[in-house]
This record gives sequence, structure tokens and C-alpha cells, in this order.
Amino acid sequence: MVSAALSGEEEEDTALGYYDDEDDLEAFSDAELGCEDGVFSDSLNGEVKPRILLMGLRRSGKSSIQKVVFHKMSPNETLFLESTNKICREDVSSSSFVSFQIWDFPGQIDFFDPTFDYEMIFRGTGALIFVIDSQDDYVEALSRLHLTVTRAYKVNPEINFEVFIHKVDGLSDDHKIEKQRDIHKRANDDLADAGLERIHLSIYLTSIYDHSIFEAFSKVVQKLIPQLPTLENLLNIFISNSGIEKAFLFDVVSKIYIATDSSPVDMQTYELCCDMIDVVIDISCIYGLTDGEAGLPYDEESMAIIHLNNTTVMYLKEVTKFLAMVCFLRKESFERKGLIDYNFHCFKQAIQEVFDVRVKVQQNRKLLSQRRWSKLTMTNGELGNAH
Ligand SMILES: Nc1nc2c(ncn2[C@@H]2O[C@H](COP(=O)(O)OP(=O)(O)OP(=O)(O)O)[C@@H](O)[C@H]2O)c(=O)[nH]1
Repeated sequence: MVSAALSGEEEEDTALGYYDDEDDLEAFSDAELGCEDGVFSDSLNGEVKPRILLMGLRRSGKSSIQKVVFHKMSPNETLFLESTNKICREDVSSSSFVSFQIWDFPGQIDFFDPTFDYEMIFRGTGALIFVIDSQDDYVEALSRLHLTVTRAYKVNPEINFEVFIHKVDGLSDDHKIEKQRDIHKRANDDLADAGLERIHLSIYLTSIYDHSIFEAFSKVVQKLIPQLPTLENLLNIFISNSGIEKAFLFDVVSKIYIATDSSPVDMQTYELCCDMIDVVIDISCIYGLTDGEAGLPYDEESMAIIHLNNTTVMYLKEVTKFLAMVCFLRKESFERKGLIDYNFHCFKQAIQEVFDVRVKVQQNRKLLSQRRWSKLTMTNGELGNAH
């Protein structure tokens, strides 16, 4: 049974700030891209956006991953995607905490091409996702992975290296584990042979046909959120004081979970959360929007309660305009809903405080860069006068 209080009234400024920038990069320089001190920064608004690179051989599934996770494309539609022939950059700045850029690379990128400034690209990168097609022979992919990782590490040892063994939907469970072990061993042996055993590769089994791609992306994104330990801590405090078994903080649009408490996550629980978000958004879209209204029908009144047939209750509540908390708890614990709601209110306030600190840091950065700009223009002006 779903009992949901959904409201579609949304202020104009709550329209999702997703994908506000999608352009192809043909030629770029540090100045054009605002690359500074190893992080991407939009020099005028002072926001620092980590960069996530999607790399791998042709047809390994890079563009499909991006389209399915961030554009709600259905997996079957990816069959008609054309091969990427330029680097495609996209801004994902949905929530207060989730804000990054994704760069989708064409499969055939050549590191030895002098026009490809890979040093500049790797310098501003937070995570490099290397996609390997598990349904294909992966010998070439492994040598390309090795080349990419060693080059990137030399330029920026801070990059998180994430390997997606992709398209595992076509493999049996045994086969999946076997492939994962083999790829893990070979990739690490290659690194050890090159004396680079300190490079850590995180390996995930993924497919766009199930939730595995969202889960893997969640883990990649979480590593780029500096506030993660604080968020985890807050969730731990919240669940232990409310009799809740598990709580997730979700980015509603992408269904990436940006934090959870410290108990282990199982795939089934994660899938249920994704389904619940889909139900809430779908019902809100149908019944929550007034005629002609556009945007995501999700606001401070959005909440849903689902009673499962195994005495578990799922409880969803809005945290910020882009984030939702999804909790699992026993039916008995849900009897103290008042207490849960009060604790949730405190949790929400704490999240707001964390967010305010982030905003302050960004404002200071903005001020600093504006000062730098005005100094620079003044100096240029003085120089111009002197001539
Ligand atoms: N079975 C299966 N097929 C997939 C999966 N992900 C992508 N594909 C298919 O793989 C093919 C290639 O996908 P693309 O996303 O175009 O690959 P790409 O890596 O971006 O290719 P280039 O742009 O040429 O570098 C498409 O037909 C997709 O439908 C998956 O998880 N499982």
C-alpha cells in the first residue's frame, strides 16, 4: 500500500539545475576551462567541480552509461546511440552536494596525438572511470587501461581509478566473478610489473539493464563529496535515535545515493529505494502537477510511506529540493513516527548547516577570484596606460 502526500507546487527557482551545460570540446586550454590547482573551477562563480572522465574502448558502453544514469534514457534506446567522435562535457549540478562534470571520451583517443593535451585534462580530474566490455575480448582493453592509468597517475596521483566491468547482464553469476577476478589480477599484475602497485583500482560489475550502474556511480560520486564523513555521521546518529535500520540520502533525479549510514548496503535494499523514488516521482508527475506546470514535482511536502509484506516500512521524506531520505524500519518502530519526524527535523537542520558552510566556502572563493580578476584587469590597464 502506498500512502503518499505529494505536492506538485514548486517554486520557479526549484527547477532542476541539471545539465545546464552540454557542449563539445574541440580545442581547449587551461584558461578556457578554468583549470586551476588541480580542480575544475568556474573562475567567476568560484564553484569547484570535480571532473569525472569516462574512458574505454569504442562501443564499451560509455555514452550509454551517461545517458541512462543522467538523462533517464531507457537501456533499449542506447542501441541506437551513435559513436562519440568528440569529447563531450556535461555539468551535473543537481544538488547541494552533488556537483561535478562528466567528460565522455571517444573510444579511439590517442595519447600520442600532440593536439590532445592529456596533462591538462588529468590535472583537473577527480575520478577516471574506465569501462571494459565484459562481453568482448578484453586483452586490448586491459593494455589501454594500463596506459591510461599510468599516464593519468603521473600527472595527478590524486585521481580515483574506477574500473567498470560492463555489460555483465549477459553473464552467469559464476562467469561474472571469474571475469572480475581475472581482470583484477591482470590489471594489478601489469601495474606491479611497472612498479606502480600503489595505484588502487576499484572494480565494479555493471550493466545498464539493472541497478548496478546506479550503485557503482553512487560509489564513484561519494568519493568526491568532501562532506561524506559528516553526512554518514549524521545518518548514524539519526538512525540510532529513531529505531531505524537503514537510511539513504538520495539525489532524487539521478537516483545516486550520496550517503548512507555505516551498516553494509545490500543491492536489494538499494533497488527498493530506487523503485520507491520512481513511484513517488511518477505519481507526483501524474497527480501532483497542475496543468501546464513543468519541472520535477518534488518539494518540501513530498513524502511517502510504503508498508512491505514482511513487516518492514519504507519511509521517504524530502531533505532539500534535490535530496530525499529513504529509511527502512520495522513496523513496531514506525509506531513512534512522531519521534522519527522530530529527529528528522533535527537531521535536516544539521544538513542545512553543512550546506551553509559549503556555500560560505564557495562565496569566499568567488570573492577571491573576483579580486584576482579586478587586480589583473587593473594591472593590464596600468600596463596599457604605460605604453
Ligand atoms: N548488453 C548490454 N549492452 C550495453 C550495455 N551498455 C551499453 N550497451 C550497448 O553497447 C553499445 C555501445 O554503447 P555506446 O554507449 O555507444 O558505447 P561507447 O563506449 O560510448 O562507444 P564510442 O562512442 O564508440 O566510444 C550500444 O549498442 C549499447 O546498447 C550494457 O550494460 N549491457
